[in-house]
Amino acid sequence: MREQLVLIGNGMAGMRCLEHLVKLAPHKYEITVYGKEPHPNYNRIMLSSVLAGEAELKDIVIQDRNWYDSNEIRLHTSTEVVAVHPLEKQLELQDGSRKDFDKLIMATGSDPFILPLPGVELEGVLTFRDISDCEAMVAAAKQYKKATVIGGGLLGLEAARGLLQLGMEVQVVHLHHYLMERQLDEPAAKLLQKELEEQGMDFLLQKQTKRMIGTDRVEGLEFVDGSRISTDLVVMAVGIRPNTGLAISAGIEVNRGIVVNDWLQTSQPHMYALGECAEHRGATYGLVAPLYEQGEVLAKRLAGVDTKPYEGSVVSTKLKVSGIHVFSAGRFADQPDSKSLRIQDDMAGIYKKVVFENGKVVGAVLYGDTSDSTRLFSLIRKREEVAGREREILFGESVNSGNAGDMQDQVAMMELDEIVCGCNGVSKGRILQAVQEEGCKSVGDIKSCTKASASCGGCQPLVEQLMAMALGQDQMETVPEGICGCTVHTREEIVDAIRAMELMSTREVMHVMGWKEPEGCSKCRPALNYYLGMIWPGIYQDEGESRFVNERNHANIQKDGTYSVVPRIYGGVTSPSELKRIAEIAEKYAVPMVKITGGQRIDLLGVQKENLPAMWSDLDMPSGYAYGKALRTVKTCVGSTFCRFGTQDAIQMGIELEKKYERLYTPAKVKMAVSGCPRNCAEATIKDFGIVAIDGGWEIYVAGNGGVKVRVSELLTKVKSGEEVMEWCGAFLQYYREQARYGERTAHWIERVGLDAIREVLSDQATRTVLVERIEHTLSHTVDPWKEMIESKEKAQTFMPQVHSVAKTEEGIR
Ligand SMILES: Cc1cc2nc3c(=O)[nH]c(=O)nc-3n(C[C@H](O)[C@H](O)[C@H](O)COP(=O)(O)OP(=O)(O)OC[C@H]3O[C@@H](n4cnc5c(N)ncnc54)[C@H](O)[C@@H]3O)c2cc1C
Ligand SMILES: NC(=O)c1ccc[n+]([C@@H]2O[C@H](COP(=O)([O-])OP(=O)(O)OC[C@H]3O[C@@H](n4cnc5c(N)ncnc54)[C@H](O)[C@@H]3O)[C@@H](O)[C@H]2O)c1
Ligand code: SF4
Ligand code: FES
Repeated sequence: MREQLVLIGNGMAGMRCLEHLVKLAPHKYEITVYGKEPHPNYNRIMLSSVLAGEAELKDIVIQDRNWYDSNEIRLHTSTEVVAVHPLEKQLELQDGSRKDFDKLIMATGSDPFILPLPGVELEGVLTFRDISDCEAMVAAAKQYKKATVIGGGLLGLEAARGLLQLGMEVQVVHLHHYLMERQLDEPAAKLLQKELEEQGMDFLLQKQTKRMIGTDRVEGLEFVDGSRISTDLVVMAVGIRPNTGLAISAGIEVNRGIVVNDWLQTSQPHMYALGECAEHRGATYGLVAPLYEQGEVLAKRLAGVDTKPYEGSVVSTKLKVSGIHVFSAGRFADQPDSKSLRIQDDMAGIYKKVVFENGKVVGAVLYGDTSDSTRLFSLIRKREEVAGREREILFGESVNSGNAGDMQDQVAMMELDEIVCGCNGVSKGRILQAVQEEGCKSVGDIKSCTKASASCGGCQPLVEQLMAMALGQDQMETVPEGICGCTVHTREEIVDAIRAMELMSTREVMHVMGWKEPEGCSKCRPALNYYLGMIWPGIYQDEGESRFVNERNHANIQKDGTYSVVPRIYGGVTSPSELKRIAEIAEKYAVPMVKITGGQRIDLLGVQKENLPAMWSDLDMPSGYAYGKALRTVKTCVGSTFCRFGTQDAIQMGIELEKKYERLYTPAKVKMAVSGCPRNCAEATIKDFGIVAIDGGWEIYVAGNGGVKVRVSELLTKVKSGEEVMEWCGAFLQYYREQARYGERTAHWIERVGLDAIREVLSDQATRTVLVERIEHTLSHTVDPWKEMIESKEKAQTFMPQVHSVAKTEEGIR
């Protein structure tokens, strides 16, 4: 007779353990599973995708009912275990019946914490933990408009993102003065908040809720400071509590969670606990990676296979919100014994912090660029000695080199049992096995075979590198991916369809091409708006609501909600009268800071939104587009006009370029510079388009940028005259506009397609001529946006505070 093994809790931790166990010892136990939910085990972390409309229950089921049957596991869904009797080795169900067991695993997970406030019982107050919560939110979004999420942690922000995608207006109420304080430090959290605001979320920070307002259904919230907001829906995401009720009533040792030893044994040796309900060496976890590790150890233990004990987990987190790259791991907060190194690039929205203690990396926070996350996480886990290499660790060996080679080294150095995909607990060894033994040749194959990269997608670059390592790059099948979760179509397919079918609006593209989300998202809508504008200059009606807030308001929003105003100063050359006017305007509007920018212009910082049109009118200068995916600055040195080394007139050339291409929208921002001799004082070789004067002509460099990953530009060609510079510049810019993906800087575009290919196209005179014709046509339809705003009363009105809520209901992207 086989031993009776019973699992309470049909969730991710318990089932991970059983999945291993039936492989290791297929017939050792007679296994029964009890689960309160009506479904077989599904991937709870994918609920965020279900809420966002990117997946359905069937897509996220991990083991379907056939799997249970074929492994001879009896599954009882919608069945709650209400008591456990350790001495009798029995458990009790709701109907009073009792079931025997020899060994018991408790994997009951957590319950969402519900703030004990008056009104929480009202209709419309929800949590976000299971499929039924998703269904309730989706149903509410069809009927109601305003949602409030209490809690600005991982769960709250993912819930807020999903609700936005469902078309609701979303406010996040957070207790702390910055978001995700359990995972991030303040600078990273502020960058995150800015990005989420651009996506359309509103935040109320340092707000403590006092009660829910409403009679039957929730209608609003009142805060401890006496203020109130109205709402139609409240989602509470203020943390979780391990589900320990059964264990407590069974007399098993419980602290915060059910106390277990290194073999996941409770104080009753024939009873085990794992997952969120368990407490090991004083720690409880709320992420899947630790419970996968626990599941593996317990499965081996139960199978009688030799195993290392479970000694605790170092955890890392990523937020699953499209367009946001944030990573946090280990002890990221500064401590008396720790030292940290940081880089912050507000322009690029990048922040990196690495914390060191006793010569080891103990924690990290990355925002904006998380390409170093695997390397840093591996250093934290391995507690490798890095003394003396701290700066190298922060900057990464990849600086200046593009990071493909660096990542190859990373994957080569990883241990076989190291986890590549945290969401699905897939190790390097498992992926290599899928490639070498199961014939996987594309990331799609790996997804269906192992589930790696099938959830948040954050591990996909690593998976690709592993495959390239195992197969060789040329053997890898690259299956193109859609531009965002709303569509399976690539940029190329979309651009071709717009041209072939003469599609004229974002909605038309989404409708004709079968978007999963009829409204699109903050990733695809600005991209479609750009492609349509690029293809149909002068015909396409630009959709302001598909632009990010900065481009809609033609000014950069700052962290305090004010804006910055940067007028065009061609080639960095101004005049006393212009300077006087700027100074007077700065005084008139009490501008708190006037700053000279790195791009040789003047930034008026701290301007109230309602003052923008009047200031633009008073300035009477064109917009400097400091906020847009467009030509920003053309930096110049003094050149031959004043400098004794100058061989050409750099100032004149810079002004000519800036006057020509101002107002040109491009896939990403474009910066230019002109230096009057090879001493290159204008730093032209770290610009998207840089020109350096040489004897008898100019060298044209492309695809450079500053920022965290500085990239030195590459020589495109040498020309003799200023006319040729203008021609090459027009042809290069137009080719970039037509070929690059939205959001792709010239540096990334060139790394993707190769400079030689671009040079080959542009070297053809006839091609250059038609590209220049097309850019001239586009330029003939551009207007100065500030002028446009001032001249239209209706547009100027949108800057006034009283119409703020109207602007929001346009469902624009902020
Ligand atoms: C929306 C969302 C997104 C998330 N995203 C991430 C992420 O990106 N990365 C990450 O690492 N983690 C994420 N998490 C956390 C992760 O899902 C959990 O850590 C994990 O699911 C915990 O697994 P578990 O098996 O311990 O608990 P659960 O998955 O909660 O399973 C416990 C099961 O036990 C059942 N149960 C409880 N009591 C009883 C009883 N008495 N009788 C019968 N059945 C019972 C419950 O109904 C439940 O089905 C996310 C969580 C949520 C809610
Ligand atoms: N991407 C991911 O890894 C992911 C996604 C979703 C959920 N999860 C996991 O699910 C679990 C639950 O997530 P969570 O975000 O609820 O937990 P959490 O504890 O990480 O965050 C809760 C947040 O709510 C805030 N808060 C607490 N009381 C509040 C109040 N009265 N008013 C306003 N804010 C208040 C806290 O300051 C905290 O930042 C966690 O274990 C989390 O790790 C992970
Ligand atoms: S780049 Fe040459 S010309 Fe320009 S300022 Fe420097 S030294 Fe003078
Ligand atoms: S880490 Fe999220 S899918 Fe792999």
